[in-house]
Formats: sequence, structure tokens, C-alpha cells
Amino acid sequence: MKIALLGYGKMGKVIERIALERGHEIVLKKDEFNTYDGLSTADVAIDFSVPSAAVHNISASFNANVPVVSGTTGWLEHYDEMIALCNEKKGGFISSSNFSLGVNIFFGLNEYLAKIMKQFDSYKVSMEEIHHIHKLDAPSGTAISLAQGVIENSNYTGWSLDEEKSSHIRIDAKRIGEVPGTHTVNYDSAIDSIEIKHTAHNREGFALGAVIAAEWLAGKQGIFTMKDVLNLQ
Ligand SMILES: NC(=O)C1=CN([C@@H]2O[C@H](COP(=O)(O)OP(=O)(O)OC[C@H]3O[C@@H](n4cnc5c(N)ncnc54)[C@H](OP(=O)(O)O)[C@@H]3O)[C@@H](O)[C@H]2O)C=CC1
Ligand SMILES: O=C(O)C1=N[C@H](C(=O)O)C[C@H](O)C1
Repeated sequence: MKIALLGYGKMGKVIERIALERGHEIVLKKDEFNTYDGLSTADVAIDFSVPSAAVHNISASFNANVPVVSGTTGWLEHYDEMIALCNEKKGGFISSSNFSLGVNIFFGLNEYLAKIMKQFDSYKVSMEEIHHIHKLDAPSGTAISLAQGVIENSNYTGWSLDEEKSSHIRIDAKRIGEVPGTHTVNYDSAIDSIEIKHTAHNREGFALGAVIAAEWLAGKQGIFTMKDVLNLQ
């Protein structure tokens, strides 16, 4: 399979290595400065860039009739525009705040726990995410997905980064050293606490998940999620 890498930073380089190990060919490594030459020859594009470039990268791929796997976070306000463009161009699209198998299992666990906890209002939910100091966005895309998973299965109506509002899930975003990504969901009461936690040890899981998603998406038309790729309920 021919892959265009849109973004060739920390993630792009791990994705390149895993893609080559799995027998794929890289036809474009797009960074901030070079062109999209080679994009139209790709079977699939994988976008791990920066929030300000993601929309441009995804649009360029749909306009070139190339399906896109997007892992870039921090551009959610343009999500509906990208879905509309995908539909208009009859493209293929998977975007996820986190492509690792472990986090996608954790998403399921988070939703299941939220359903149980809905009836126990003595517990207050909060979240913590810890990432490396280079990260541009806060809170992490994964923390936002976790908060959405709770909101859809509880009486919480939103999330907030710092303010304490009883109907909102508080998210604490910490930037420490080179931490690849740690997410904790905590239910706290005066009597005890229940906590679930996912810790990434490196970027391998994110990158492998993105390459598996690209293999799955190539040749397909439509808008999909990692639940489709991993066959999760
Ligand atoms: N969904 C998931 O599973 C995961 C998502 N992420 C997300 O992926 C994104 C990338 O992460 P990471 O690799 O660590 O970040 P890096 O900062 O290491 O890499 C980003 C790359 O994007 C490049 N870039 C800047 N502008 C453009 C442009 N216009 N077109 C193409 N590329 C451009 C940068 O180029 P230059 O070096 O020239 O500035 C840089 O190489 C982040 O949003 C992060 O949150 C990260 C891990 C997992
Ligand atoms: O920027 C990162 O590094 C990561 N970003 C993603 C996010 O914002 O959730 C996924 C992962 O946690 C690493």
C-alpha cells in the first residue's frame, strides 16, 4: 500500500517505521514547508500534524480522492466541515483522538463505568491527563473523548479545564517531561474513590493503530471510527 504521511514529526517517524516493517511504501512526507507532490498517488493518507494544519491536510486528501486517517488533535471545531467535504467528495475518513488498542478498550471501560455511576450521585467524576511539554493542545483529544463518553452516559453536561462547576467534568491537564500520554478517570466520594487509568509507555500503540486503520480504510468510502476498525461494540 502507498502511504502519504501528512506530518513527519514524532508520530510521523514512528508510523513510517511501522508502515515499512509491514511492507508499505511511503510516497510523501509532508512537513510545514514542502508541497503535496505525490499525494494523489497514495492509497491512503495519514495525518499526524499540528492543529492549525490538520484541516488543510485533510481537505487536500479528499480533493485528491485519497482516504484519510487523522490523528491530529485540537481541530474539533472544524470537524463538521471535514465530514461535509468527505460526503461531498465521496471520500473515506477515520479520525480518532487515540488510535491505540489499549485506549480504545479504555474508552469502552469508561463508558461502562459511567453508566454504573450515573445512579450514585455521592461520587463526583474528574479526569487528569499528563503529556510531554511539547504538546500544543490542552486538554488532550483523548481526555475530551473520555469526557464525551461520560457525558453521553450520565447527567454531566460538559467539561471544564479549570473551573469547578457541578454539572461539568473537571479535566486537569499536566505537561511533564517526555510523558507519552497518561489518562486517569476518577470518581471521588467522601468515603472512597474509584479510579481507572491508561498509561502509554511509548508511541508504538498510537502508530500501530494508525497503520492498522489505514490498511482497513484503503479502498473504502464513508466515515468510520476505531470501533469499526477494531470490531468493538
Ligand atoms: N490520535 C492519536 O493516537 C495520537 C495523536 N497525536 C496527535 O498527533 C499530532 C502530532 O503529534 P506529534 O507527532 O507528537 O507532533 P510533532 O510536533 O512531533 O509533529 C508535528 C509535525 O507536523 C508538521 N507540520 C507543521 N505544519 C504542517 C503542515 N502544514 N503540513 C504538514 N505537517 C505540518 C511539523 O513540521 P515541522 O517539524 O516542520 O514544524 C511536525 O513535523 C498532535 O496533534 C498530537 O496530539 C499524537 C499521538 C497519538
Ligand atoms: O500529543 C500527544 O503526544 C498525544 N496526543 C493525543 C491526545 O491529544 O489525546 C493522544 C496521545 O495521548 C498522545
